[in-house]
Amino acid sequence: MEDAVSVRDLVVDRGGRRVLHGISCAVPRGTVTGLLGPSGSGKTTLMRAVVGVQTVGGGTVHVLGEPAGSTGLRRRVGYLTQAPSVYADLTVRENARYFAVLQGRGRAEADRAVTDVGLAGAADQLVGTLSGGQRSRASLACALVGEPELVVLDEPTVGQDPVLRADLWARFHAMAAAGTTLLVSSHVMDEAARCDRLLLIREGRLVADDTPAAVRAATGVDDLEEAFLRLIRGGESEATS
Ligand SMILES: Nc1ncnc2c1ncn2[C@@H]1O[C@H](COP(=O)(O)OP(=O)(O)OP(=O)(O)O)[C@@H](O)[C@H]1O
Repeated sequence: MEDAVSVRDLVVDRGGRRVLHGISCAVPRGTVTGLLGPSGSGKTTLMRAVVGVQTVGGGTVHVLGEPAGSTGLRRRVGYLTQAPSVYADLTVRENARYFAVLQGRGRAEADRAVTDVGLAGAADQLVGTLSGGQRSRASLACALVGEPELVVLDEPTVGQDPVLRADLWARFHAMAAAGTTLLVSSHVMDEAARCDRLLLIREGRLVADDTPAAVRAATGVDDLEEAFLRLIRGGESEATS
């Protein structure tokens, strides 16, 4: 089956500097694919290119069989940015219902999205009064409410406690099992182990595009954080030799 996302030779310049240097990768359908890498390595930029809001300097990005950013993809792709995108003067439920309407969905889907992110108990609370972690989950509910085929989540678990993080990852896998494709960025290496596939990016270049098991096998270490350090250091010594 065709991949949900197919990126070929993607080049992006931001602020007069090259931040993606010809990246090629794919996100298979129905998987949770993790996008990991150090701060500033280009994760958000790659996600922006996938959702079609990033000016690109070269290469191609195809999403669900169409060029990224096509009008036809508007309801088929959900995007959670790092900055919560919800209205502070509406309640959690009102926000979810508003975004549901934009996606052609109803109240039942809105309420389910709120429950799915663990906010049923705060559904009638104004978003402006929520904690940071709750606000980010309210934003996640709004990104998921339209049940998009591809979900792009920029650090969705930041600020969440371990129990909520585990719940959210279980939710992501349930969505993937039902056919949704998820591209999820994270700084937290223990989350890498929860992904079906991993894209490791460093300084705008792809260092690994594989399963966690293959990354472990290639590096000879079990701990993915250590494995990533080896891949990165291996890349550095190649670059200087
Ligand atoms: N609006 C912008 N203008 C100029 N440069 C930018 C802009 N946004 C990001 N950059 C630069 O592009 C590079 C990649 O940034 P990006 O946000 O994609 O990294 P990231 O891996 O998502 O980082 P983080 O994990 O800290 O969110 C960085 O060097 C950053 O400084």
